[in-house]
Amino acid sequence: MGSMSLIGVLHALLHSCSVPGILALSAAALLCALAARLTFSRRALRCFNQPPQRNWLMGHMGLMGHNEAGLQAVDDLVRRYVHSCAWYLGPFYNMVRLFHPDYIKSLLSASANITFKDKIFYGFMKPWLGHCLLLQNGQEWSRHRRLLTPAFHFDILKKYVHIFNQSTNIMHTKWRHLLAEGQNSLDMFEHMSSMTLDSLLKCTFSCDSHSQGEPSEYIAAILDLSKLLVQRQHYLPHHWDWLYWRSEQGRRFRKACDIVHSFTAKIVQERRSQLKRQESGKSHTENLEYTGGYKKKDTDLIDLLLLSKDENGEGLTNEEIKAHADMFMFAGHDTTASALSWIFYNLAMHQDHQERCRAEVRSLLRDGETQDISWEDLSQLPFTTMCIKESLRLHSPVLALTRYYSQDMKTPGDCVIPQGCLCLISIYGVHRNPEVWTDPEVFDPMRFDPENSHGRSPHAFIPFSAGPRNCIGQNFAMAEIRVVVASTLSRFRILPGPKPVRRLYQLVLRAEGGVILNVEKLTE
Ligand code: HEM
Repeated sequence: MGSMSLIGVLHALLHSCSVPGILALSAAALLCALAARLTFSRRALRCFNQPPQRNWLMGHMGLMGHNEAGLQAVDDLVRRYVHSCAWYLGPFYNMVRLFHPDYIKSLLSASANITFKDKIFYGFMKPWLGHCLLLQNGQEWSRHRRLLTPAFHFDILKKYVHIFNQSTNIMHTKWRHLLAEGQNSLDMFEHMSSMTLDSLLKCTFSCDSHSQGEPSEYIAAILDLSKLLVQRQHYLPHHWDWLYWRSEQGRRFRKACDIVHSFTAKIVQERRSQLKRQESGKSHTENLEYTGGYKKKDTDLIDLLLLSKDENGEGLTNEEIKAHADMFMFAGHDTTASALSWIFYNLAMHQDHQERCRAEVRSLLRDGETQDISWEDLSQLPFTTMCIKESLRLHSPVLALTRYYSQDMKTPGDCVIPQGCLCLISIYGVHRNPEVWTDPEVFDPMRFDPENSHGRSPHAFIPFSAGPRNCIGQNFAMAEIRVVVASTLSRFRILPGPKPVRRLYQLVLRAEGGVILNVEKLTE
C-alpha cells in the first residue's frame, strides 16, 4: 500500500470515529510504536544472557532491591550467568550488567573521549554535586583531572598522616568516655563518618570544624541525599524533573542540598579570605610558587582549587570550585567511613585475624617513641593491609559503576555492546564471582598474600575502579584506613554486636540501623 493511500485510510478512520475512538486509536498506535522500539532495541542485546523479566514493559525494573535480599539476588545472578547479562530498566533504558574481569577490562580502560556518565545514576546527583570531576566527561574532565592530580602527590599525603592520627585520637577519647558510661555497643558508621569528615576537613580545607564533638547537620543531610537518590532511581515517574521537584522527596532533596552547599560555601569563603590575607603579607613570588599551576609547599586541596591555572593560564570558575569542594567532601568521607566500618565488622567476626593484626601493630609501635602511626610504618603492616584489602573485596564501599560509550564496544565471546547502551560494571559481582575467587563469601586475607596473587587479573580487585577514571583519592584513603585500623587495634578489641548486620546500599555500602559492634578497652 502506497503512503498516500495509508494517509487516506487514516483520514477515513478518523472521520468515521468518535472522540473516545480517536483516543483509543492513538493509544493503540503509541503502544505499537513503543512495542516496535522495545523489540528493536532489545534485539541488539540478544547476544547476552537474558534473565527472566518482571513483565514485557517494565523488564527487570524493581527486581533487585538495594537491601540484603537484593544483594543476595545479585549473588545468584553472578553464579548463574558468570560474566554478563542483559537488564531492561522499564521501557526506556537497556543495560548490560558485567561481572567478570575479562568483560570489564576494555570498558574501564577506554579513553575518556568515548566514555560517558549517564543520567540515571550520575545525572540525578547534579543538583547536589554540580559540574564536578566525578560527573564530567571528555575534554572538560581531562583538564580538571590534570589540575587536581597534584593534590594527591605522595609528598602531600605524607603530611596528612599526622592529621589522621589526631582525628583517630579524638575518636578514641570519645570511645573511652562512652565505655566509662557503660555504653559499649557503638555504631561504627556513625563514629567513622564524623571522624573521616573531621580528617578530610583538616587535610583538604585546613579547617577544624570540631565535627566529632556534636551530631553533624551536614552528615545527616548527606545520608538523606543518598537515600533520596536511590529512591529516585527506582521510581520511574520521578525520572522526570518536572514531577520530581514538585514531589515531597524532591523538596527534601533540595533542602538537604541547601544544607550541604552552605556548609561547603562557608569553608571555601573562609579559606579564600585566609589566602588573601596571606598573599598581602608576602611577596608575589614567595607565595605563588607554582609548578604547572600548582604551588609546591604547604598547599592543600582548597588552595589548589583556588589558585590553580592550566597551561593557558585559566583557573577554575567559582561554580567549578564549589562543585569540586562538594564532591571531595562527599567522595572523600562517606566512602572511607564505609570501608572502615566494614573492616572492623570483618575483624570482629574473625578474632584470630584481629589478634594477628594487633600483634603486628604492637611490635611496630614498641620500637617507636610515640603511640602514633608514622608514614614509614604504613609499609610495615603487611598482614593488616591484607585484611583491609580482603574487606574491600567482600564489602566494597562502591558496588557498581555505570557508563555508556559513543561507539560499539566488543566483549569476549564476540558480543557487542551497542553504542549508547548503559553498561553496569558490577564491582560487587566481580569481587564475588566464583569463577574468579574460590569460596568468594569467605573472609580470607591470605588471598592477598603476594604468593597467592600470581596469575590473578588486575581487574579482579577494583574497589577504587581502574583505568583513566579510577579514584583520584585512592592513596589518601588507603593511608587513612591503615592509620585508623592500626591505631584502633592497638587500643581496643572489637567484638560482634548484639544483632546480625544486614547490608543496605545507598550510594555507598551501609547497614540497616548501622554497623553496631561491641568495643572493649585494652590496657596500653
Ligand atoms: C575507601 C575509600 C574510597 C573508595 C572505595 C572510592 C571509590 C571510588 C570509585 C569506585 C570511583 C569511581 C567512580 C565512578 O567512576 O563512578 C571513585 C572516584 C573518585 N573518587 Fe574515590 N573512593 C574512595 C575515597 C576517596 C577519597 C578519600 C577521595 C578524595 C579525597 C575520593 C575522590 C574521588 C573522586 C574525585 C573521584 C572521581 C574521579 C574521576 O572521575 O576522575 N575518593 N572513587
